[in-house]
Amino acid sequence: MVDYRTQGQIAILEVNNPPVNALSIHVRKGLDDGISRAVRDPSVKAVIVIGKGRTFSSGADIKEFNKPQEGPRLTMVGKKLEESDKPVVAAIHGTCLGGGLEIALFCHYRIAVKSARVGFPEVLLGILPGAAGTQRLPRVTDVAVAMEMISTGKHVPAPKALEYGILDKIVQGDLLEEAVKFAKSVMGKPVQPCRLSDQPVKGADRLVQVFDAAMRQVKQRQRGFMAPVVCLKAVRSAAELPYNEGLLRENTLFTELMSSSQCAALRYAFFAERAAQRWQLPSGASAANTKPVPVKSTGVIGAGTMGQGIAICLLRVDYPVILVEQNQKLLDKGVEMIQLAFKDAVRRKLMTEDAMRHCMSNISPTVDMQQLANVDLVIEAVYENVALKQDIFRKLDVICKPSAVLCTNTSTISIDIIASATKRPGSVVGTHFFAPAHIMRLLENVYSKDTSAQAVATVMDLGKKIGKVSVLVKTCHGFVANRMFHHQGQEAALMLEEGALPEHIDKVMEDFGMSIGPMKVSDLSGVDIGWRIRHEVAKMEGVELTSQTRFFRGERYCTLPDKLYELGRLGRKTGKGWYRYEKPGGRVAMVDDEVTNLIKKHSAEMGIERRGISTQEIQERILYPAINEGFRILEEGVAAKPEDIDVIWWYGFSFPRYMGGPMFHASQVGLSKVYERICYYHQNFPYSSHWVPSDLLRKLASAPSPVPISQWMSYSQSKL
Ligand SMILES: CC/C=C/CC(=O)SCCNC(=O)CCNC(=O)[C@H](O)C(C)(C)COP(=O)(O)OP(=O)(O)OC[C@H]1O[C@@H](n2cnc3c(N)ncnc32)[C@H](O)[C@@H]1OP(=O)(O)O
Repeated sequence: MVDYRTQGQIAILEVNNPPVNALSIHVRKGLDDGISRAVRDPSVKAVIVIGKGRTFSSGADIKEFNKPQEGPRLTMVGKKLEESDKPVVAAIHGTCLGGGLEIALFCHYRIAVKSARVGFPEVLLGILPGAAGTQRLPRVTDVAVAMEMISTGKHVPAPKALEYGILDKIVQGDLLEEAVKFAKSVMGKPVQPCRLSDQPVKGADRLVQVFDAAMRQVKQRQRGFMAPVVCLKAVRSAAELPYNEGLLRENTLFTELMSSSQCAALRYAFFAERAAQRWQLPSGASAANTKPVPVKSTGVIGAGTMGQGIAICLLRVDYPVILVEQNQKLLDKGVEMIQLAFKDAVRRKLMTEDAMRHCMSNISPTVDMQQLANVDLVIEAVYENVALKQDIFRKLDVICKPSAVLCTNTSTISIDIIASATKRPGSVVGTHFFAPAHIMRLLENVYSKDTSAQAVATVMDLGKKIGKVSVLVKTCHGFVANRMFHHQGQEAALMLEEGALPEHIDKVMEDFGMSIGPMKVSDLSGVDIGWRIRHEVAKMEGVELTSQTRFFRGERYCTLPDKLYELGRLGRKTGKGWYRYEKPGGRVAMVDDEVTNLIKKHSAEMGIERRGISTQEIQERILYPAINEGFRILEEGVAAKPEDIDVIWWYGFSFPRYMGGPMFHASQVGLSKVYERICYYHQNFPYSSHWVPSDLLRKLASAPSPVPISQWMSYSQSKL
């Protein structure tokens, strides 16, 4: 775990714990033994700490977090490194994060290669750097920088870290050779001035202003997260208390955070996100045994809002894009909008003018689908209409080369239906982007009964390359995201006719932690989208939905969203939806009397006596149908594991990560309680099938003791 060797008068402690040199018990022990040995050995005059493999160290071993601490504590190991009279040099490459950076800060010197990054990402796990990081960073760099780094968790590139004073030198060439040279140059020099515990905090005279400004920023940007606030308090204590007292304060705050439910949720999120990348198909094909099709050229069909966003994603990472539209006017408009989005990125310093020009030079706009003959991958992004999509895929089948992967950006239509229009259903796969496609990180990749493993591997790989978080799901109507979200919309509309108003529902859900409530989400995505989907489904079933419709598919149906649509209130884009906005495309949602009156009139027409709806009821009626549907999705194997559902909710619907996602949240509330409430609503609302409790939920709720989330799937086939 830590290899000890000497090179002349230098002892080298090489951390060797693949893949990322986490500071597991054996590593801490190895470092502890190594530094003691080096100090004892009179022939050793300097020490180097270095990482083997791809990185210096990714920090403490997160898998050890919920186990009792064994072996030497990181702070004790660090103290030994600092107290050594022989200079200790940290030689950094890859990432030097969390406990890894704490170890480096205990060393007397830090050198790094230019590509290295340092940072304290603990805050993203709901904790703070608990091995003196909050006390030592503001002693090596300015307290404002320390507050920013520790409260955001951002990685800092080596050149910036040098500027901040965190690094002493950036080296070129072989890191170990350079570290040996550096160690020789400091051999024999007194280490006292390099012991950070003896240094004053930098910028302590500006502490109050810096702290207040940082706290304002944290409250604005990380609303609801506990850890950033506590991180700031810990750094503040570095400036207010002597070093050893500061350490005690840090420890108290660390213990508080470590035992919080937010920390448990964020730790779960860390592993869930990585687990989602390890996809597997029922056939056994998986990320580990399937190679993607090499993609060098791409096509996008549809230059509307979604097509534009998808094209931007591809262009940004250097894929040439053939952009196809049905007529020149729409095509020109689409290209113009893409250019505008890039210009905006340049204005916001997210890209250079040169990069923008390069991206734009990679688009080939055309109204001729034949141009797609040689692309490796094509993404269809036209509006949600089965016949239209099938027609496009029929054409693609004829035009595209046999190896091409044919993707559809449908948000609801089963991939089986779209693929059936082709003679190569194995090449057809869903790539469900979320609007705005160039901003939202989620990519819900969808396989059909015929999709080949290679097509799946290709879109999962594409997702990674364009910077998305990809989750693989099996096809069904609405997939995971919209299938779960759909019930929220239904239930919200029903609560509106029973007595709630859009602003009440949104406030309750925003107070719960959602970044925006469901009514604002509807305005953002477009009231017409839901309308189109509902009416398309009805049409497929030979039903016409009208203002008189009370039941559809045997379910209670609320016509309020349809009435809103008929008034042309399509959401933000028209400046009016469930709210009024300052202008079409505006962002400031204002309560609109026209909507209030529409809702009240609707209730009266329905003969419903409006009533006050409690916060608890709103929260449960928004969340629990989605959770119930989540369990059905697991039962049916549409999602392979609960973690995948939660990942979809963080990135697709901004579900607060510190609550872990709807499935994790359900596990925290207690499945028996969730089940009981769903049964209660089922009794009260028998005409809404989303309240029929899922069988898997019933089985888990009746288990003699709470079943850990990692074992839920083992109940899906059980006969209990
Ligand atoms: C006193 C206690 C103090 C604690 C302070 C801390 O140090 S807390 C930990 C702080 N560190 C982090 O939060 C870093 C987390 N890791 C990362 O950000 C990234 O993994 C990385 C280091 C930037 C590398 O990213 P990359 O994309 O290259 O790889 P993966 O993320 O896929 O990781 C590879 C596998 O390694 C596992 N892993 C990563 N970090 C840790 C860790 N600190 N502890 C345990 N395991 C870790 C990760 O789960 C991957 O494993 P899989 O089995 O493949 O999922």
